[in-house]
Amino acid sequence: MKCDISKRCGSCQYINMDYHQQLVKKQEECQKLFPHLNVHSVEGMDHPYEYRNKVIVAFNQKYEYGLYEESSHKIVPTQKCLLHDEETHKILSKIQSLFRKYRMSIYDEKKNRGFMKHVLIRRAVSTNQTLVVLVATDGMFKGSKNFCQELVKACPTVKSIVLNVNKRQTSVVLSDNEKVLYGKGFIVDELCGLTFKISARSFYQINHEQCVKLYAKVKELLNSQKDEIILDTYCGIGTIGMSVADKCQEVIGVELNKDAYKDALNNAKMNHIDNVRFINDDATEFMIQMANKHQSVDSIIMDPPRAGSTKEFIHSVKVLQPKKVVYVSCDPTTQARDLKWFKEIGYQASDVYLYDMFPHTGHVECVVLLTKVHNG
Ligand SMILES: C[S@@+](CC[C@H](N)C(=O)[O-])C[C@H]1O[C@@H](n2cnc3c(N)ncnc32)[C@H](O)[C@@H]1O
Repeated sequence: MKCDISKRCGSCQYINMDYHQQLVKKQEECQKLFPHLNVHSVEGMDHPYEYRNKVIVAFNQKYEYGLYEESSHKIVPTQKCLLHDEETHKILSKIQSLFRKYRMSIYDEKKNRGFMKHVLIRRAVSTNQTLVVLVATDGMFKGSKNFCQELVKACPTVKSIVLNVNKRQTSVVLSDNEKVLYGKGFIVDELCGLTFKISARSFYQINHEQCVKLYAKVKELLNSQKDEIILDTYCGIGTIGMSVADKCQEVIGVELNKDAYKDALNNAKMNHIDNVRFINDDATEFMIQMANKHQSVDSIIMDPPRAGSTKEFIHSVKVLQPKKVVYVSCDPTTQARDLKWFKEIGYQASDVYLYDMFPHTGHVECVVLLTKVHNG
C-alpha cells in the first residue's frame, strides 16, 4: 500500500520499506542492543495496516485535520492514514463537517487563542465501540448537545464523547480535567477472553491483534503455579495481570495513573476475578516499601513506559528475590540499560522475543524472561 503523505508526516519511518525487510531490520537493531542474548525473529502481522486503535489529530483554521509534520507543529492534512481503520476515518470526517457547520473556533497555538485543540479517537476493535475525546481550552462548549447528537446519529459506534479541558500551552495533549458530554465516559473492549473498560486517559495497547500474542508469551514465560503470588507492575487497566490470574494464587497490580487504576478495579469486578488487587502508587515506591517489609513474591511482571524502570526498583527486586521477572518493553534501549542493572543483582536473561506492535515505524515491543542465577 502506498502512503501519500509519508514525506511530510514522518510518523512511519519505514513505510516505504518492504514489510519483511522491516522485521529483519528491527531484529538486527535489537541484536545490536542485546549482543549476548538470543534475539528471536520479530513476530509480524499478516495485514500490517489499520492496526492503531488510537489516534490524536489537530485541526487548522481551514478545518483540515492531521498529525503534525516531523519535528514541527505544522499539520499535515490527512484524509487517510494507512494505520487507522475505516471507522476512524469516517468519524474524523464527520467531526470535520460538524466543526465547519458549527464554525468551531479552532485553537491557534501561536496566538494562544481559540477553543478546540485536538480530537482523540479510541476504538475498541472487538466490540466495535468508539470513544471520542474533544480537547479544548474551556469547559463551556456551547451547542455540545446538538453536536453530540449529530455525531452519534451519523456514527453509531460512538458510545461516549468526553470534553477534556486543557488550558496549558504544552505538548501534553490531555489534562486531568474532563467532562462527559455523552455516554458513560468509557468504552468496553474484549481481549484474551476478558472484558475491559477503557477510559480516556488510561493506557491501552494500541495493536489488539499483536497484544494477544504478546500477553500469551508473558503467560508462557511466567509458567506460574497455582500457589504463586505475582506482582504486575506498571499494570495499566490490569490487562496482563488479569490474563494470568487463572494460573496463580494472587496478582497484585501497581499503577500510577488514577484513572487506569480505577478502570483496573472495575475490570476485576466486571470479570468476576477475585484473586487480583490493585494499588495506586508509583511502582518504585511500592517496590521499596515491599522490600523494607521483607515481603516476598514468586514472579514480577514489569511493563514500564518508554523511559524504562529505575535502579531503585531493580535493587528492590534483589530483596524480594522472585524466581522470575518478565520484562515487557516498548523501548529496547532503556530495557537494555535496565538489564545491565539486573545483571548486577544476579538476574540474567537469555532470549529476547520481539512483537511488531507498530508496523511501518521504527518501534518494536520486546519481552525477556530474567531468572536468578546468583545472589548479586
Ligand atoms: C506501557 S504501559 C503498560 C500498561 C499495561 N501493562 C498494558 O499492557 O496495558 C505503562 C503503564 O505504566 C504506568 N506508569 C507510568 N509510570 C509509572 C510509575 N512510575 N509507576 C507505576 N506505573 C507507572 C502508565 O500509566 C501506564 O499505564
